[in-house]
Amino acid sequence: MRTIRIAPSLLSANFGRLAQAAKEAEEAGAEYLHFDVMDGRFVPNITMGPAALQALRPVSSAFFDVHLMIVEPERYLEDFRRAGADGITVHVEACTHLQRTLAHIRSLGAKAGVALNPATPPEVLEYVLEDLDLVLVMTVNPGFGGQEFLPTMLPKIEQVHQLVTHVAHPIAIEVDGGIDVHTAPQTVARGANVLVAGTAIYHHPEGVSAGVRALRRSVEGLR
Ligand SMILES: O=C(CO)[C@@H](O)[C@H](O)COP(=O)(O)O
Repeated sequence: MRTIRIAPSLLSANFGRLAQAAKEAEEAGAEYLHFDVMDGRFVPNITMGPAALQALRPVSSAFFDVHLMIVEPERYLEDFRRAGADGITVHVEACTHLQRTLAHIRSLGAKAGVALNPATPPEVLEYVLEDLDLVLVMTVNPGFGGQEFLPTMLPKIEQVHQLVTHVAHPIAIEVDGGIDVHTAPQTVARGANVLVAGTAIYHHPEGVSAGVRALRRSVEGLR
């Protein structure tokens, strides 16, 4: 039976009470906490840096899943690892030397991830599969929360699943963008096993806990 992990995206939380938002997600059973790091260059938005992780590390034992939407991500790997990152994901479109960057992440003792923008084909992963622990299939164009899920990404999730099943070590498939109780089951059916959700969790009308539970229930039969 596959394990499906939930990764609430703090981007949709109230930045004035991030610690509370992190605790609520963990208490609701979310295994991951997703940090969207944006630099105003790779994407048109600016969010948080290592200081946010450092502040939250003492209040959460969840897996800190850091999604770097920044140019030259290799310059900041140590900083994020030191601040408490358990996994660091870089965009293939932002890396000149992708294999070197992934090896660097692992050398720091963190899990190494690669994110693919919607227009990027999965074939770019072919020669770095041995260096990877996670593939993040963006199901919206990165930059903002609250966007609509792109159904054209469903066949890509399936393609990534086919690529990673032949690798000897486990590689997680994470999906991010417009993930809710309707879209999550479609992605899990194609092989996704880590669900990033901002709006569906932090803007759930009945609260964070209800948001996490609803998402988990939506994929239960599919494990
Ligand atoms: O990386 C990103 C956006 O670039 C995501 O993590 C979003 O923050 C997810 O938000 P929702 O689409 O779930 O509202």
